[in-house]
Amino acid sequence: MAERVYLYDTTLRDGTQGEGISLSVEDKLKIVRKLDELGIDYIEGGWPGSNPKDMAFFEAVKNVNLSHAKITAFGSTRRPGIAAADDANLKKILESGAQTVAIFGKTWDFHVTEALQTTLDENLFMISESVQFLKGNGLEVIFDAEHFFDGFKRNPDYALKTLQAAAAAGADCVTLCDTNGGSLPHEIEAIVREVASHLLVPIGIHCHNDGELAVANTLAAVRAGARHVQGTINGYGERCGNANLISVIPNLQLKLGYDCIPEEHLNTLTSISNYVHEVANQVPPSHQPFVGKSAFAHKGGIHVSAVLKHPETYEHIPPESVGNRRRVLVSELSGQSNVLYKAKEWNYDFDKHRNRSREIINTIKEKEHQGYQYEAAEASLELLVKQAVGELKDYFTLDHFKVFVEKTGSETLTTEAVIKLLVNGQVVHTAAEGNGPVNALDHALRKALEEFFPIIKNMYLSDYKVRVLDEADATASKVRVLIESSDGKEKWSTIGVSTNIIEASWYALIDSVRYYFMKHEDALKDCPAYQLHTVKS
Ligand SMILES: CC(=O)SCCNC(=O)CCNC(=O)[C@H](O)C(C)(C)COP(=O)(O)OP(=O)(O)OC[C@H]1O[C@@H](n2cnc3c(N)ncnc32)[C@H](O)[C@@H]1OP(=O)(O)O
Ligand SMILES: CC(=O)C(=O)O
Repeated sequence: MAERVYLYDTTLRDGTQGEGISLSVEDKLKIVRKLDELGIDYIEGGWPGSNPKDMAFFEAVKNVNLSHAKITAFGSTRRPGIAAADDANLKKILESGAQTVAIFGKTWDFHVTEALQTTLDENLFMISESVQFLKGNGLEVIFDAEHFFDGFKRNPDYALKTLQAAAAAGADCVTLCDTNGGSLPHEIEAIVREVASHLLVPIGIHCHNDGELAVANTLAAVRAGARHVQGTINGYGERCGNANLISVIPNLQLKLGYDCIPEEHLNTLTSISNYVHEVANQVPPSHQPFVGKSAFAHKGGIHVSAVLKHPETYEHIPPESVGNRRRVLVSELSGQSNVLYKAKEWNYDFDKHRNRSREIINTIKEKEHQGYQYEAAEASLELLVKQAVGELKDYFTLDHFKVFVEKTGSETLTTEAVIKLLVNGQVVHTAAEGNGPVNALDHALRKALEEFFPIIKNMYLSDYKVRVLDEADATASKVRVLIESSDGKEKWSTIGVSTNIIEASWYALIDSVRYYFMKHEDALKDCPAYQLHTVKS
C-alpha cells in the first residue's frame, strides 16, 4: 500500500502574502469547500492575531460542513519576556476556536539575535512554552521551524535544539521551512535526512520558490522522510511564492507513488487550479505545469507526428489524469500531422494523400511569414482548411467598401461605412454609422447580411486586438488584427493582416461571420440565401 503524505494548504495565509492576492472571508470559504472536496488534510485559514478579517473567517468557517479537512490557525511563538498565557497572539489563536494550530518559531541564531533581539536561550523557552501552552489547551500543534535550512547551515546544533524544544514540549509535527527559498534540492534532502535521524516526531516541509525550486525541494524532503507537505494552490505566496500543491500532488502521487488525495480526485486539479485563480482574480498562466492551457499543447510538427502515433512520445503523463486536455497548435512550425490532427478534431474526413495537406501547410507557412498567427485564431485556420478542401460555402462576396471619417472643428467625430456585397448573385448596398471605422464596417456588414442570414443577429464581437508587426517601420508597418466573437455560448477568434488597419480588421471581421455561418449550416437552411456555392481554393 502506498505511503501516506499529509497535505497542508496555506493558500489562505501564506498565499495571501503574495503581491496582488487578497481574499475576502467569502472567497476564503469558497476555497475551503473546494480544498476539502479535493482531499486536503489541513487548511490554514489565516492568522487570528493579525487582523479582524482572519478572525471573522474562523468564526464563519464553523458553519461550513467539512468532510475531511482540519481548519488550522497560524501564529508565532510568544513574544520575548512574557508568559505564553499573556501573549496576545496565542490568546487569539485559542479564541479562533481552531483545533489545530501552526506556530512559527526562530531556528536561525542570526534571526534570534537580530530580528527578535533576544537571547538564544530565551528563544528556546519561547518555543517550548508556546507549544506547551497550546497543547495544554488541547490543540494539535504543528511547529513551523522558520529559516530552518539557513539556520542549520550556519549553526546546526542550535537549529536542532529548537526542533528538540518543540518536540519535547509535545509538538505533533515539526515543519522545516526554507523561508528564504534559496536552498537546493540536494541540500534539502541531506538536511531532512539528518534531522530525521535525530527526531521521532513527524517531519514536515514548507518551501518558498525564490530559486524556482520549491516543488523540487518539497519532493526532495519527502524522499528524505518528510510526510507532511505545506504549499499553496497555484504557488501563491510571499515574494516568489510557495511550493505549488497543484504540481506537488501529481508529482508525489503519479511519479513517486505516495498517497495524498483520493485517486479519483486527481482529475479535478485543473478545475480547482482555475477556480482558485478565478476567486483570487488572477489570470491563469497558460504555461502552468500540469494544468495550464499550454501544458499539453503541441506545436512542433515532429512532436505532433509522434503524439498522433503514441501520446507518451511527448507527454509525461496523460493530460486527462489531471483533468487537462491535449491541444495541437498550427503554425509555421507545423507539419502535415498538425493539420491532420486539427481536421480530425473538427470531424473532417481528411486524408494525407487525398486532401492536399502539403499544400495547406505550405499556405499556412507562407501566411505566417506575412504576419498571420493561426495558433491565436483557430476559426480562421478552420476556414482556410475548409476552403482548401473545397467545402467552404460562398456566403457573400465583397464588391467594395468605403469608410468615411469626419471631424469638423469641435464637432464630435463621425464615422460611416458603405458596403456593396454580392449575396447569392444579388447586389446589396448598405451604409451604417459606428463609433469608429471597424464598428461602422461591422454595422454595415450586418445590415447587408441580416435580410439573408437572420442568424447573424445572434453573434457579436467580444474583443478586438491590434499588434504592430514591424515596429521599426512605424505607420508603414503591417498590423495584425485579432477579433474574438461570441454568440453567448461559444467564442471564436479570427485574424487579419495588412499594412492598413481597416483592411486587416475587415479580413478578421468577415472570417468571424463566415465561421459563424459555417458552424450553423443547419440553421442557415431556413435562411433566404441558402443556395450557396463553394469557394474555389
Ligand atoms: C515566515 C512567515 O511568513 S511568518 C508570517 C508572516 N506574516 C505576516 O507578518 C502577516 C501578519 N502579520 C501581522 O499582521 C503583523 O505583523 C503582526 C500583527 C503579527 C505583528 O504586528 P506588530 O505587533 O505591529 O509587529 P511588527 O509586524 O512591526 O513586527 C513583528 C514583531 O514580531 C516579532 N516576531 C517575529 N517572529 C517572531 C516569533 N517567531 N515569535 C515571536 N515574535 C516574533 C518581531 O521581532 C517583531 O517584534 P518587535 O515589534 O518587538 O520588533
Ligand atoms: C512559516 C513560513 O511561512 C515560512 O517560514 O516561510
